[in-house]
Amino acid sequence: MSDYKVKEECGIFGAFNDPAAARHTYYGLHALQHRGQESSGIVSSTFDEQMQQPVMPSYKDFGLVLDVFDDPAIFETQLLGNAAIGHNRYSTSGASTNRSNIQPFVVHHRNGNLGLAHNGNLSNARKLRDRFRDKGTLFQTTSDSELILHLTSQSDEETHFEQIRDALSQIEGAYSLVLLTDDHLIAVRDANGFRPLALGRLGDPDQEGGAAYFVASETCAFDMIGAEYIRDIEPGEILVIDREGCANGGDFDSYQIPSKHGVSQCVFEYVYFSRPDSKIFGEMVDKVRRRIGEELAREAPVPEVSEDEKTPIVIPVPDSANTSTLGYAMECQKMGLRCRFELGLIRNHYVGRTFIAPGQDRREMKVRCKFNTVEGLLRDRTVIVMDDSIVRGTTARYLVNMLRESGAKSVHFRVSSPRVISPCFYGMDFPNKSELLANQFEDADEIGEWLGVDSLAYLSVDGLMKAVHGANKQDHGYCNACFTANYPVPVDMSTTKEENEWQV
Ligand SMILES: O=P(O)(O)OC[C@H]1O[C@H](OP(=O)(O)OP(=O)(O)O)[C@H](O)[C@@H]1O
Ligand SMILES: NC(=O)CC[C@H](N)C(=O)O
Ligand code: SF4
Ligand SMILES: [Mg+2]
Repeated sequence: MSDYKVKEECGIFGAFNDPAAARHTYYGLHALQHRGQESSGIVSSTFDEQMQQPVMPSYKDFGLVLDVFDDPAIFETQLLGNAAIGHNRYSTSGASTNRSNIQPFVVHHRNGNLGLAHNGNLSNARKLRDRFRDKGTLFQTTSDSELILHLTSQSDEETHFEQIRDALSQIEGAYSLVLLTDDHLIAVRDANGFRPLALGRLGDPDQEGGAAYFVASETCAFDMIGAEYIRDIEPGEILVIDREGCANGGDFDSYQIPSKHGVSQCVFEYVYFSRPDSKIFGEMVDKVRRRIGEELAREAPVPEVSEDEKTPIVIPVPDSANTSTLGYAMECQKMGLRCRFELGLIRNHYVGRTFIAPGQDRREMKVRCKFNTVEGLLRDRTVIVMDDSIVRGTTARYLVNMLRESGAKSVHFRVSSPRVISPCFYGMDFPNKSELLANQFEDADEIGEWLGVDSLAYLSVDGLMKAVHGANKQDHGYCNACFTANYPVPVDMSTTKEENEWQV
């Protein structure tokens, strides 16, 4: 059994009409670090006086944002200009170890320079790639995102913008994009709106030349640089940010990609991926996540214990379950049930991704390095431990064992999402169907037995959707295919992340 689990996706950021474009992009990427930790990069747009032409310098590497951009000179001598885009990657198409897949991509073609950063996954990538390969196209990467560049450069349309639009009309699946041309920052969300993308502003829109404008996967990136959130890029919207629009108080051209399958925003963003301090799909993640916890409390409350027993404690698996567990515990209390929210598991924030534990079982050691128990709290208690999701069960199984070793009287597991039964093909990196814990057992009782818990309860699909719609009043649809196997856009289940890697 490998230690492969669900990973986040990608974080994208764009800055325009901003003298500190690359530096702000760096800060924005830092705030979006949770969305991608394999590699990071920034491309800026500037005019090269010596060459007398616009250029797009880029800087990217494997690793975390703080490590990739560890030299301030990068911003003073290389990433110059008033516009920039950035990307944190978690791979879904093309190997994570293949350097050529690190985004943003930048190319030069007949209409100038073009930079691209993509969050999502194209569901017709294989078909498009086969078509290009048969025409003799030379691929520079093994990623799906590169196809958008080929579609643009080979388009029969005349203007750069029309070529991009033509390319967008041919791709399917999930894509939130920031595209940088020599004169524009273009923000795009696919018509289903799978991935979030928001527009922000810094400075006075009435000042000469207008304010600086930003685009980010999550609004926590705006907070980091003191920018204000204006609105979401709408599902299917192509927003063209240019100097004229900046000077006119943010009056930008906006176009619509025709919708074939309706709107299906990723519900897992609310369950796990996005930060609680972000607003996505028009609502604060904190609010939605609390509501999800409350719904679970109504479906599967804390067990009642006898009067003479110590108060049961409700503890989150930190940090991603903190918010939903708060909602759960408070709702249980409201229902008159005796329980208290506690921090019974403490997380070490300095666990490196490549932790080496010689002579120990690697997976167990990884969980032990990440979490420890607060023994005094747990001894002789009824413990309700809550996580946002169970994917392979690795985390849950080891944590249950640790809680028992710390003297918990009984351990009850609560999961603030339904059973994960099917992989994601829209920009999240999931294990195979057969590797998902829920597919290895008949029902929750059997899973509970394997985990070694006294009781186990997942939130129902209906409960999840009720909580999300209750907290976010906007009338948008959601994707929940990883819990239901109902895919809103047809997918090819046989595709694999590394199918295009070169054999050497
Ligand atoms: O059943 P599993 O395969 O163990 O996967 C489920 C776990 O994975 C995620 O956490 P993860 O450790 O990836 O990251 P986090 O620290 O951001 O919660 C999720 O929050 C669960 O805790
Ligand atoms: N997780 C993502 O959004 C990944 C983007 C793109 N499909 C890649 O693999 O690079
Ligand atoms: S399959 Fe799951 S993770 Fe993927 S877009 Fe749908 S809800 Fe989100
Ligand atoms: Mg977790």
